[in-house]
Amino acid sequence: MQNITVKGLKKSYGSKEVLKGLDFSAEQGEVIAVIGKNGAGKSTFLESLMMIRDFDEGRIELFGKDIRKLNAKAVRELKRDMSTVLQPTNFYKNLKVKELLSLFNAYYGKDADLEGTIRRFELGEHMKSPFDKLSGGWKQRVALAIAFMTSPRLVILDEPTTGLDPYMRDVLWKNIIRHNREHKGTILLSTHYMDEVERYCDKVLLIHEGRAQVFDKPANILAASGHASINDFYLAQIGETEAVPC
Ligand SMILES: Nc1ncnc2c1ncn2[C@@H]1O[C@H](COP(=O)(O)OP(=O)(O)OP(=O)(O)O)[C@@H](O)[C@H]1O
Repeated sequence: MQNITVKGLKKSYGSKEVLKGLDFSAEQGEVIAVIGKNGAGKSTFLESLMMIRDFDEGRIELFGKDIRKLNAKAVRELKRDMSTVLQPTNFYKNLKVKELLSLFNAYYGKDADLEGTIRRFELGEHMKSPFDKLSGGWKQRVALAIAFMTSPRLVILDEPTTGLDPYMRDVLWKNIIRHNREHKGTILLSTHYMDEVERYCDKVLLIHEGRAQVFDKPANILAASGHASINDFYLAQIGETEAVPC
């Protein structure tokens, strides 16, 4: 089943055309990375899917529903099936991790699985730590746990592992993959780490010049392009259309 279908998505900021007709689809159970250089439009694309950024032209269907044709109640219902990582800086700084999780647990009500979340994301050792005193990696781990607390059908993450050391990135990815395997959701995330794309993602979307320049499985991309790594492939793709300044 297709959880996301995007056709001809266009978005400009003033005279700057960022998305020029982007096509995309995502199946249930897939983990998909969105890559592209700084300013390519990754966040714009993800925010359009999250229904927090308006777009100019094209169509977005989530779980088979055209998001432009929904009334307010239907949008609310749809959003219950979706989740994203909140910016850790927005959290109540003085709360302990345990209190923060309980707060979201109460907010989500019967949809939430507090105990399961603590277990899956192995949060036990820091339950009594103030959120504000955690390292960046642990803050992100707690933020991800909250995003997955209700077992949403669609999770959208904007650079979830940026700034984290390789070990913490691996821990977070294992959590993401395990959760998705158990719940068969769709996870869509942007990243600048090409090793993550190759290692953990089912598919990769390369946004370049406002369009989906490539959308395929990492193994297929490597086989078709002959590159040794997704990083080499990415550099070749971006480099081919851009002159290097002298
Ligand atoms: N609200 C806005 N108003 C004007 N321009 C914007 C706005 N949001 C984004 N842009 C511009 O649109 C382009 C795409 O931005 P976007 O954040 O979607 O790219 P990105 O691929 O996520 O970049 P990065 O990898 O640097 O996070 C950029 O040139 C950015 O400056």
